[in-house]
Amino acid sequence: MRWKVAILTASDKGFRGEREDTSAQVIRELVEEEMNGEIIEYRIVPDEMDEIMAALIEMTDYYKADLILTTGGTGLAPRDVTPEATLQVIDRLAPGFAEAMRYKSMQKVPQAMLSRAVSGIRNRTLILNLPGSPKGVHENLMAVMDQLPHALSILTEREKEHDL
Ligand SMILES: Nc1ncnc2c1ncn2[C@@H]1O[C@H](COP(=O)(O)OP(=O)(O)OP(=O)(O)O)[C@@H](O)[C@H]1O
Ligand SMILES: Nc1nc2c(c(=O)[nH]1)N[C@H]1C(S)=C(S)[C@@H](COP(=O)(O)O)O[C@H]1N2
Repeated sequence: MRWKVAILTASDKGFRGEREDTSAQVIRELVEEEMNGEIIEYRIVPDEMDEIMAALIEMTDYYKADLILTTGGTGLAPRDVTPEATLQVIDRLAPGFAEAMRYKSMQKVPQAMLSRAVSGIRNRTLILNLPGSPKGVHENLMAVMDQLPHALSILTEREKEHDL
């Protein structure tokens, strides 16, 4: 059994069809190639709290994703609310992922401090916010990639089945 991963893009432009969602494609490639994951659900929503929250809840409670990777809506723009929506649905914080992402990213680009990304757990699902740009997605996801299989094993208590 492979890790079940869901992708949630929060982007007004993407939702309106004004820009191709290449960030989600970057996530898909990294999940499949770097962590033996399977994309079980993909959704694109506008930068709206209630829509982001509803998608996160469905991906956790109905689709039972092991990992949800969000992209977009982590910056300082007034409509960027992905971290707030994530905080509303998680039961427990797992701040180390967001800390590692910002720490490693700031060594590449100083603007990484503008990301307000959070990371936490809802039930047995780990939720990680990634920034919106494809480059930001790649750098942030790779910053935590080597710890993800171990983290998901502990969270899901399915270590043996995966045996990566
Ligand atoms: N889903 C995405 N796919 C491809 N590129 C993206 C995506 N989201 C963001 N980007 C790129 O990252 C840049 C900064 O992202 P930001 O979230 O500020 O986008 P935006 O265009 O201002 O707003 P929004 O995507 O919410 O409509 C964008 O100009 C765009 O080039
Ligand atoms: N590694 C990395 N992190 C990054 C970036 C990047 O290019 N590389 N872009 C930053 C920028 S410019 C912003 S505004 C924030 C938030 O992005 P978002 O609003 O698209 O979510 O992520 C930051 N994190």
